[in-house]
Amino acid sequence: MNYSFDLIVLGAGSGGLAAAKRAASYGARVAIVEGDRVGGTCVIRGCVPKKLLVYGSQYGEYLKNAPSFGVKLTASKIEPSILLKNVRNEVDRLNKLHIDLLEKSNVVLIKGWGSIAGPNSVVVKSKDVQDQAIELFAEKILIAVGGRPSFPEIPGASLGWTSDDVFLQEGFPDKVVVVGAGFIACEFACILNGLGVKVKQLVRGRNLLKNFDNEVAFNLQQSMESSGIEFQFASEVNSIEGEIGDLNLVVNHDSNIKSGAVIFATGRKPFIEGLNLEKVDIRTSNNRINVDNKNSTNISNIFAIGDVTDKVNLTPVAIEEGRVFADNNYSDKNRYVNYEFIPKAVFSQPELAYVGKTEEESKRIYGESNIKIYRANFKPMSKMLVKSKEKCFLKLIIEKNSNKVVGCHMLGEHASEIIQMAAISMNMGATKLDFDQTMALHPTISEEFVTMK
Ligand SMILES: Cc1cc2nc3c(=O)[nH]c(=O)nc-3n(C[C@H](O)[C@H](O)[C@H](O)COP(=O)(O)OP(=O)(O)OC[C@H]3O[C@@H](n4cnc5c(N)ncnc54)[C@H](O)[C@@H]3O)c2cc1C
Ligand SMILES: NC(=O)c1ccc[n+]([C@@H]2O[C@H](COP(=O)([O-])OP(=O)(O)OC[C@H]3O[C@@H](n4cnc5c(N)ncnc54)[C@H](O)[C@@H]3O)[C@@H](O)[C@H]2O)c1
Repeated sequence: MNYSFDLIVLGAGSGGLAAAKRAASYGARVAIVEGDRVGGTCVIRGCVPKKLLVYGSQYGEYLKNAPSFGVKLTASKIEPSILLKNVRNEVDRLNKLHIDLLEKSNVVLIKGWGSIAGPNSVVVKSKDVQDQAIELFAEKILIAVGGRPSFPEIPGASLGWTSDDVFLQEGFPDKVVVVGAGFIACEFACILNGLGVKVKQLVRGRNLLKNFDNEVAFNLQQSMESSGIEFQFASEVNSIEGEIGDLNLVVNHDSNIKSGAVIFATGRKPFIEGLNLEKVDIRTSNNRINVDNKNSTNISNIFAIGDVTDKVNLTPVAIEEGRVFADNNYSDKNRYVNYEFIPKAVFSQPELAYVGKTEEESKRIYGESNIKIYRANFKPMSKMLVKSKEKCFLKLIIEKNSNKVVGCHMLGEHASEIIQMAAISMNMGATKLDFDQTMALHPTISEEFVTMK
């Protein structure tokens, strides 16, 4: 094998795969190094299996409500083990698909953990040849190694699961504590609740989803509570003892919670351990690799993209950073990533999604007297025939001088699909008048966005 390439990519996740295939499409000779499974966080233990679990966990609610719609059920039973197995089978299929796509794109896959050996070289502990290290050489190196879950250093922390572990289970205990208030905590609390697990969410602060619009996040909290999730705010776990199925959590040094399992959804950290960045003095801060607006590190031929740079840790952002890197370095294009109007969704039940600014940010940036806020709060039609306190909440934030929509928020079914469309219009500079002059589509939830007075 020839170990010389134009580009070595470290990490075959969302960003690395996109960059490698795009660079190879321009004729670059590309190697991609992966220590785990091709596909990375999103495909193997993130977005994809998570969303499949979300779909699966919604059936309990459908079954519960079915009689109100005239569906007579004689018996039904939720079997998480079957759902988990089917999800893992789908992940296996996608993993193989991504390996095939690399081959079709003429990208050489090297299996093993890579580390920097010099400005133009990477050493890989090969998985194919045991304990044998191979050295690869390239003009450019792209670091796309993603992140890993991080959890508090407390006695018994290893008894806790992270989101990675959830996908590997055969089933779940009757009671689970979810620690955290971010994306993963809210999504996994809803998934488990939907699968019939009694969920308690332990939150260190006083709100869910710190960087989201507070009012929208509070509406989500109320909907989650009404679906059976219990919240305990201002609470920190100090230690865990026992064994899975029978854990005892000491909380706030003065109380105990019994739980079958605990999931730490307490954030993620860039995964730079073992990369040997010191070898060429690649600059980092707070564990993240520092990059400029073209994703170059302080070493001019070494670049970094995706979660390892800890900018906006989302799959579409990592993919776009990868493609922009490849366009800039292997074609005559000169592009930048557009970080404005990145839509975000929490796949909770109901979904929460938004694009643009929160009310808190808008007040800070424009001043309270320079913004106008429109709201709609109602019970969705899909819940009219059933007993449910689930809410729909829509919110538009307008900057008065320009009349531009600067924030569009939604809590409710299909929020993520709707906000994706709102992101297009806001990226084009839509004003409140543009929204008002758009004909409504009835009866929908999103028609409220064009009829808000
Ligand atoms: C539970 C969960 C749910 C998520 N849901 C969503 C969602 O719904 N929507 C969304 O947009 N984002 C979601 N994300 C975030 C998204 O998965 C990440 O932002 C995205 O995967 C980052 O891509 P990346 O290329 O930077 O890194 P990754 O996808 O993490 O890929 C990095 C790869 O590098 C490999 N690697 C690491 N070190 C080395 C090394 N030294 N040598 C070789 N290989 C190495 C890793 O094994 C991994 O395969 C979710 C994340 C999690 C954890
Ligand atoms: N739907 C999506 O797009 C999606 C889904 C999952 C993850 N992600 C990405 O992955 C990233 C990581 O997700 P996440 O939910 O782990 O992180 P997060 O940063 O969204 O939330 C971490 C939470 O843990 C809390 N926390 C931190 N340390 C704690 C401690 N010691 N004790 C108690 N609570 C503690 C924080 O206050 C916060 O509420 C997200 O920021 C997001 O970029 C995206």
